[in-house]
Amino acid sequence: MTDIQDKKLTEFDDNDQHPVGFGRMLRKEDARLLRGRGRFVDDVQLPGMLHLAILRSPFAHANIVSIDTSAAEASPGVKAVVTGETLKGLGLAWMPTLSNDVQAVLATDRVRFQGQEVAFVVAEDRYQARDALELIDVEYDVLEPVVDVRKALDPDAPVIRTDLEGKTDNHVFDWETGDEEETNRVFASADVIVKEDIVYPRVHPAPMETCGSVADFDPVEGRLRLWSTTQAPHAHRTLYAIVAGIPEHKIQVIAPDIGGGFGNKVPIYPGYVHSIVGSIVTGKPVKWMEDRSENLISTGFARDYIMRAEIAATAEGRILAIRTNVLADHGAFNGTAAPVKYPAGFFGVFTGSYDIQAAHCKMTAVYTNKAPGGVAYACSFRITEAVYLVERIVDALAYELRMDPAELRLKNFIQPEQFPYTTKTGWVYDSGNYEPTMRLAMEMAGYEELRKEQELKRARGELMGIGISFFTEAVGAGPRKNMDILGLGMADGCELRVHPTGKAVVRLSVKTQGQGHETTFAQIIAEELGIPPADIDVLHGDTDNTPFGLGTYGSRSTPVSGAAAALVARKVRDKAKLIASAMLEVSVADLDWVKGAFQVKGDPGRSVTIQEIAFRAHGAGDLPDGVEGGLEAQICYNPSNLTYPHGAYICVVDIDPGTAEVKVRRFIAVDDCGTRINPMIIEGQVHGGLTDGVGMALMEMISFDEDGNCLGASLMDYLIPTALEVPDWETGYTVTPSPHHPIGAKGIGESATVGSPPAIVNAVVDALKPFGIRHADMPLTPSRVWDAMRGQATPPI
Ligand code: PCD
Ligand SMILES: [Cu+]
Repeated sequence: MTDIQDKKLTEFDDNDQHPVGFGRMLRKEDARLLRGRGRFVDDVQLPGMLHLAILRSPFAHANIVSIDTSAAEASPGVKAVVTGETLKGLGLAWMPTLSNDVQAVLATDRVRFQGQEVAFVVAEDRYQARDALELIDVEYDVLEPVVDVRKALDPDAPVIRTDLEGKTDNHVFDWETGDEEETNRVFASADVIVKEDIVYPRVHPAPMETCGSVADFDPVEGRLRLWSTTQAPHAHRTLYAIVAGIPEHKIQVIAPDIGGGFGNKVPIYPGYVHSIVGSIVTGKPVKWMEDRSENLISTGFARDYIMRAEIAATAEGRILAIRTNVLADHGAFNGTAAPVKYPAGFFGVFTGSYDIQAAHCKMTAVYTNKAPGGVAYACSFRITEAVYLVERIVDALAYELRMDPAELRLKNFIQPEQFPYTTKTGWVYDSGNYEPTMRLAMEMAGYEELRKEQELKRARGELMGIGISFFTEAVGAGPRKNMDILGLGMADGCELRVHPTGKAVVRLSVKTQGQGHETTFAQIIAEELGIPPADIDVLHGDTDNTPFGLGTYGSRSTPVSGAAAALVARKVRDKAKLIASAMLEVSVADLDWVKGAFQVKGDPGRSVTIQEIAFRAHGAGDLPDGVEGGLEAQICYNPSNLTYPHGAYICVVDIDPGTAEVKVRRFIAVDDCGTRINPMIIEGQVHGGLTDGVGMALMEMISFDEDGNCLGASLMDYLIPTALEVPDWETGYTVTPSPHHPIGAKGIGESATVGSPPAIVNAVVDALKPFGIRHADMPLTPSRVWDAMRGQATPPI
């Protein structure tokens, strides 16, 4: 750690609630949110507003024979009933997805997953709209569905995407990375090879607020205002302009307060488009708000990877190579968002935190009769799957070698002097110092003691497990030269204005969903300009008032927009310096910046504050040559690389031998996200992600019956963790700044969701060691653990 970092660390540790810059500080947005003054999409009320409800397919796969809407149209309060045929006439039946596929806005010919949108009703209130849905008479001709992903490519499997010309199978894409020949060569010479089939089940982000929108189309001005639950307002606006043919400057997308996104609010859902069409057709504002079931069966699923992992090593535990084969279930439409050149997202980082000689991955993605899948649920585009794969297979290797899993990892880490480190699949890790992070986690856990305790307990027949995971993420997409979504470069704009009295407003292209941008971005500006965070307003989420940028997901806000904010503040500071030199009548070379003021070198008594400079910049009188007046700047930031946060997690579980129930007793999480802006917010992010991890590892799974019925359609069936299932989290940190980020910060928002499932599963498998078990698939529900204990195969999903 550098001196600067040490200095910052002491700042972080004090409990000052009002740091002028980085440090612990209560969230500015909570003054509003905790008093019930948040304004979410469902709070939007417009004069004459109508309500929209969607009729969804009860079948996973069926031809639509006919739709009779006459009774619904005659139902009280109904203003419009729209079907796929109506949309077809308008050229709006299909829309592009964020991964170069198309998706039905309303089904025309056929339904392809249970819950797919078939028709919508617009009525005076929500009840009338819902009642009218029951009166729509749809005749279906039910087809055999493709539910089992392993059978999707069978020659006799029904073809799902008959809408795509010339499509004769259910293949979405093949993708490959690494060097196959070299990897095979290394495998052939290895002492030990361990192979494991690993499933990352389909899960749902399940944010507290479901998706919805309010569309208000003004036919006179040709202007559309759309309030919607979107994590990427600017990108959505561009897509609406392309789909609906409304000029982009006449579309205003407003993402108001959002009750959690977790990747669920990145895709464009048919419902958003329905509300737009509904408003155009009726000439009135139209609100659409999903219920919980609709959210759970039709929006943004994640994971669903069936992975074969193989690892090669020497007898002494030196890891040589990793290879993997993946079958990816993308559902009926490839609706995930992924940078164009990365159809499998950033799965290429499956080599983890280890210095190895070769790696290779082959992946096949297929369509099935399920809702579109693959959203980056708290995961920078498939990082979660990659980390789970490597951390599970490394543990399986430790099992075979009878080595301690901590020791095995320590032996194979990429060393600090190897950074920037290019992996065997071509990723350039910007910085890292893994061993201290691992050692700190072990120290906090009391690792040696825990192992002793485990030995004693094992001798008594008790089931205690200790699980480790060590991860490296790739977040902050991304470099414009090789990353884009639908042709849009992944850069972010930022604008900063300092008003005459020294108060400021910063405008961001990213959009917070609860992670606290209104606070942390004010802190970044405060750190750079010395204006207190309370004096800085953070504007975001309204395309009319913010610069263009690709939005919030993949923990990219701090790496990309955070950098933009720091640099725009520095631009303002440079301008302020010119004005200060005129005010103090010295040359710029004679000025020193002390946070919040310029002072004359060697004469600290003579100085001007940023507030005084702001007033002067707007005031009467001459300005120095080349200074326009005002104090503002704007920037578009192109990241030169991603940032690579890392972390070491240790989980301790106890399993009840009588019921197979898993209890997470302790969880130690040491994260390294480089420079820390607000440690309190970081801890909150980590607590949230760890809770996610408990959910995925122990209880969450969206499964389907053989007819393709979704079995997780309510929170009674799809279990998510509560405070009762989680321990008191024990968090720690190390600081390895990103060398290319102006403040050295890396992302943190998804780290814990990514890193915790393998730690928990590794702990459960470790507890089951006496049964000779090397692997068991998530979610490790009591019945699965019970089966594992009795040597029965995990039931297939
Ligand atoms: N170094 C550092 C980093 C960071 N930070 C902080 O923390 C946070 C976070 O960040 P980031 O990492 O950058 O991230 P963002 O971008 O902002 O965000 C995003 C994320 O975020 C997380 N978290 C959260 N939280 C909440 N509350 N809510 C939500 O929803 C959420 N989501 C999740 C997700 S899933 Mo995706 O979408 O799937 O892709 S992605 C994601 C913010 O506030 C910031 O500023 C600090 O302080 N420092
Ligand atoms: Cu992902």
